[in-house]
Amino acid sequence: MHDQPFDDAPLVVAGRRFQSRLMVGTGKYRDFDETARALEASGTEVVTFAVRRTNLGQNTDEPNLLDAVSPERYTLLPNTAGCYDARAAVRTCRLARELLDGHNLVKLEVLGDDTTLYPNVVETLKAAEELVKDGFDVMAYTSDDPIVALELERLGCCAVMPLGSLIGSGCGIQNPHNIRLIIERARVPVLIDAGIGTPSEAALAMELGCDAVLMNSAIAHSPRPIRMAHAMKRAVEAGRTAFLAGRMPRRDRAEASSPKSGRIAAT
Ligand SMILES: CC(=O)[C@@H](O)[C@H](O)COP(=O)(O)O
Repeated sequence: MHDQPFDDAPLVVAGRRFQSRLMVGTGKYRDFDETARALEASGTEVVTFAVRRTNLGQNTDEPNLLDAVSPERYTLLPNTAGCYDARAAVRTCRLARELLDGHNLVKLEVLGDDTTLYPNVVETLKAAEELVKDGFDVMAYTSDDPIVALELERLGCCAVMPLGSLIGSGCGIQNPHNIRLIIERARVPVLIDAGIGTPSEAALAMELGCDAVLMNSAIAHSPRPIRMAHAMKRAVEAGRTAFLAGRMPRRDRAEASSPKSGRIAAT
């Protein structure tokens, strides 16, 4: 019997089921029309945005993100970008819950400094604990440290999201070995979040066994974001299918591709 190449279980995060394994951010597009078209081309079902930098209708003079990104169509993932300590992150998640009528799925991101935007893991752990206690489903952006990732899971986070490399750097996955260690141990979904620059890097994340990928800059900073969003969709699907298929073993020596025995070889 032939394999069904696209037969796959849905991604499940905090009881929510998704067919797409690509989550996309809304920052840095030319306008909301371009954002909407890129999201469409990416096939994403989960859209993240920085609560502190996005108008969700509070300001009637500015375009409202929700007009371009319908909550009926997409699962919204408000994030705490711009927060540098646990207090600010918790306050930002509560604000999002209020603005979005009780919506409780959030992406926690507590940053260490302005130059690296590296996660401050001490403050991230503090905020995660408080948010979980307060009833939030917390997807946590973190470093690629396997111990920290497991601690976030232990605190009740519904997904861990190690960086591939610095946010907005487009440098790909700097430490695939650590990502593998996290995947081997975690029981909640593992997503690469940040640093993906090309479709091949997104495919690699999936080939490593990540459950999904979250990205923004690689699409928004491409000269042709809609095309790039489409390429990312296909790369994530290809990487996932390759992971499910399983790679060939690596060998130290060559092995002829065509059989040495059999009808054709014998003539
Ligand atoms: C949109 C968002 O949540 C970013 O903070 C995220 O980490 C994506 O990073 P890239 O822009 O490097 O894809």
